[in-house]
Amino acid sequence: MGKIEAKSKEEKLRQQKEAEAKRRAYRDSKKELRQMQKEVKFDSDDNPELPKKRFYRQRAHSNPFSDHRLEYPRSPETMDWSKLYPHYFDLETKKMTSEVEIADIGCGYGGLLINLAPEFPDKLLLGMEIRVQVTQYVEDRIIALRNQHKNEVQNNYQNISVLRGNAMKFLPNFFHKAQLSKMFFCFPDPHFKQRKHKARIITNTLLSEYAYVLKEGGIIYTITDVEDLHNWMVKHLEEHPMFERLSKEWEKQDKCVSIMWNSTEEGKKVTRNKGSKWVACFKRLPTPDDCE
Ligand SMILES: C[S@@+](CC[C@H](N)C(=O)[O-])C[C@H]1O[C@@H](n2cnc3c(N)ncnc32)[C@H](O)[C@@H]1O
Repeated sequence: MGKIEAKSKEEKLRQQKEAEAKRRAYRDSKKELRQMQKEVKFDSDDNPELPKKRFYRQRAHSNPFSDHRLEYPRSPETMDWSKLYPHYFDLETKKMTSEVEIADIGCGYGGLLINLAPEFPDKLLLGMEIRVQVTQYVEDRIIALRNQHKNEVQNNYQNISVLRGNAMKFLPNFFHKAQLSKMFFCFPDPHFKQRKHKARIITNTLLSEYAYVLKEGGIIYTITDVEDLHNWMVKHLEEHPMFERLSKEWEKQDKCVSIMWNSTEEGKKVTRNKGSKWVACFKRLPTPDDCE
């Protein structure tokens, strides 16, 4: 390697290190605030700005099979939801007044949650995301929104939260049978190569878990810009005995479909690039008597 080449490589490395140090310092400054504000029931007077996404960037893919040392409850009964939804914790009874009903699986930067929040003011919505820094960004975004809207009785973002988790491993640890009414799978990682298909978030085995946590009549929403992945998801859902596809007419009249189409960060990117989007929605069928 020539001297000039080595020097420019060194310089590039130095710049990369400097940028990472800057990002880390920004996230650390938010960390203290996050820990203080995440669990407060009564809002403070601070009015934090919305976090800046560029300080939370992380590799696009995370291996769902690796051991991420994730925290998860032994069972749904042992999960402490009061930290995520402090406004829904009754200090007298020491119980939650509501439970999560809507889940955004692989929520990314949280756009869908934030747009769904005012549409479902009496329901709790949860984003589950495997990447640490992306989860932290959503946490900081929600804290900022809660503070900015603290004087509003409704639409104050107290009904949305996020947790770091691997939806392919621990869903039944968080949700009891028939708890959810809606599950969203928006622009899931496509895992293009054949040998990686097993890492896709819709598989036969996982669908049985989703059917377990969904109520009868509950909905699975899927959207992607990868036609092959769309066909894969449709095929697996159609083959599964607990799901039935909803019609295009149904999709047209459902408000969540249009929110899902327009509000996720990945979906906005696809729109900007004039790409195509494929949607499929499925209803969770009643459990046959002999399986109860
Ligand atoms: C392509 S992004 C889409 C993000 C978001 N849904 C959107 O539409 O903007 C897929 C997201 O799913 C997350 N993810 C992948 N596998 C996951 C898993 N097993 N559990 C939770 N999140 C996962 C990734 O980290 C990533 O943020």
